[in-house]
Amino acid sequence: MQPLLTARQIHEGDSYTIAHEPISSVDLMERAAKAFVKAFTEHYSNTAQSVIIYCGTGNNGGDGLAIARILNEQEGYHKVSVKIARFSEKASDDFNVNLQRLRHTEVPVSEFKTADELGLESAEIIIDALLGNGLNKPLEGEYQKLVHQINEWKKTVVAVDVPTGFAGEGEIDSEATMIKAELTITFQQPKINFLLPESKYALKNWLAVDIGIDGEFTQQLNSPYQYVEESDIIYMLKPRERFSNKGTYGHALIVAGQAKTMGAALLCASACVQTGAGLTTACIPQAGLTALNCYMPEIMAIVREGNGTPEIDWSKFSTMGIGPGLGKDDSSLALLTAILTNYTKPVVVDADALNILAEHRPLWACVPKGSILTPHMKEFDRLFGEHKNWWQRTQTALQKVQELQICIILKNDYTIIATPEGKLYFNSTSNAAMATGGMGDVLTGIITALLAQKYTPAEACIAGVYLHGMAGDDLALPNKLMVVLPEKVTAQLPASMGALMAKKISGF
Ligand SMILES: NC(=O)C1=CN([C@@H]2O[C@H](COP(=O)(O)OP(=O)(O)OC[C@H]3O[C@@H](n4cnc5c(N)ncnc54)[C@H](OP(=O)(O)O)[C@@H]3O)[C@@H](O)[C@H]2O)[C@@H](O)CC1
Ligand SMILES: Nc1ncnc2c1ncn2[C@@H]1O[C@H](COP(=O)(O)OP(=O)(O)O)[C@@H](O)[C@H]1O
Ligand SMILES: [K+]
Repeated sequence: MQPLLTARQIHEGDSYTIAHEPISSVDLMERAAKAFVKAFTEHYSNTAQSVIIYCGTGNNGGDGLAIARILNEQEGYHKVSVKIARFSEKASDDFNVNLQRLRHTEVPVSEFKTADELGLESAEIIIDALLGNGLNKPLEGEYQKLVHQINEWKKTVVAVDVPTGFAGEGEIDSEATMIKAELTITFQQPKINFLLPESKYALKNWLAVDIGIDGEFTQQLNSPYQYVEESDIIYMLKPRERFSNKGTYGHALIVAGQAKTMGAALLCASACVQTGAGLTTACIPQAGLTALNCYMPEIMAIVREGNGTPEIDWSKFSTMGIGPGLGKDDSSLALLTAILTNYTKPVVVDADALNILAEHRPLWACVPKGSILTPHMKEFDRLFGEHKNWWQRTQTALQKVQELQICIILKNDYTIIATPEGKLYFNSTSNAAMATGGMGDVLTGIITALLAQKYTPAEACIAGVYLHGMAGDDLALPNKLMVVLPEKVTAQLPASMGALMAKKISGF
């Protein structure tokens, strides 16, 4: 896991590395500038392009000065120039050192004291090194004017570390002024807010470059925010053992579907089968039985007749996934109530089962400890009340998982998993081609299958969300697909899991 740090913790990490590597702070800045330049030249390789670097007078500006020197002297970008925003008397020591160094190069450097002094910008690419991680209040005055001006030029902007004006954590004010960057090359780790939807106004794309901040130190800061990486899933994944049989991998019950929404049940149950549950039974309406048998003969059925609640032998099942296409009528409420009051092991609650929970608060107390709720944003707000922004949702999720001793999967681009130990895990797989109806049903099937195979609830969430996104990526990215269907993601799961297992066996 990569810890995601707040601005203050990032600063502590920098200071610790400087003291204990040891490395001088100006050399760390040099390392950061080189890492930026390496990524920049890979993306904007035309050295004949004119590049202007707008620098503040803190360390972000210092980075900008070092980047200008390295681009010019080492990478052959001869049309690089620098403009320094002297909006304050203050300048950091490393900024001053790098300004002296830059004066020994051919790079033209000019300074301005007010945004009004600027004429039209002729450079093709703007590098934003005005303010970085040191932002301590919303932009106003000259900085605000300057950032508006840069945005109005509609040039290609590449931000150093963070777009100026963008806060790395906390609530993002939709009215705040910030640089709109085509690419943000950020140091060491994505900032927490890069992973929330509101960041799309400032960041089109981002990538993180390693600058050698002490990993042991940042781990022991014990951040509640973590970024899930492939190696974490490889570590968690359990092999299919010799002499194992279907009983080894659990029996999952998928409670889903109505006559008109049988597709949700089929997608969910088939994903459960493909993720390796030893046995999968689907509790479906009579009307869906033929469809189920034709769609996937591996799935067994418990049939719901009329509005009655079927007999279920609770002891037979390792876990249950409840909700996709289930509907919210009285019979669905009765069935959910029967499950939650009779079954004591962790279950996965999704879709209509979440909507029923939202409308029947007394049922919450019956949800087995360790269960997993998988709401998308609207379902989340139905459960826990309206939220003005995603930062607020993350904080509510953290509070609710501890209060209810459950896990919450808040579905999104970077899906967020909250666990009862008070951690938030941001997933790093999945893509916009997966934004099609039924994709969440597949996720529920995957997570149910992992619970059946004795993954802990937290592991089932973290690995399930990762594998779901990975299967979508494995299909969409190499084949440049605009759209990926849930059924295809399901079919891809064994191969994607197998690829990770092969890496595990070969020691990565
Ligand atoms: N050795 C290291 O630590 C490394 C650091 N690195 C780099 O350093 C960057 C962080 O640098 P930093 O801490 O100097 O902060 P930075 O973003 O340049 O701005 C600070 C200045 O801005 C001011 N200010 C703040 N908000 C404001 C506002 N709204 N409107 C106006 N002014 C505002 C604030 O002034 P104050 O309010 O305190 O008077 C302060 O003087 C980081 O992003 C990375 O690029 C890398 O080189 C790796 C090694
Ligand atoms: N733009 C996107 N980028 C990445 N993943 C996405 C995107 N849109 C949707 N997804 C994923 O697809 C799934 C959609 O779930 P959900 O909204 O519950 O779908 P449904 O209810 O139609 O089954 C979630 O796992 C989500 O993370
Ligand atoms: K910046």
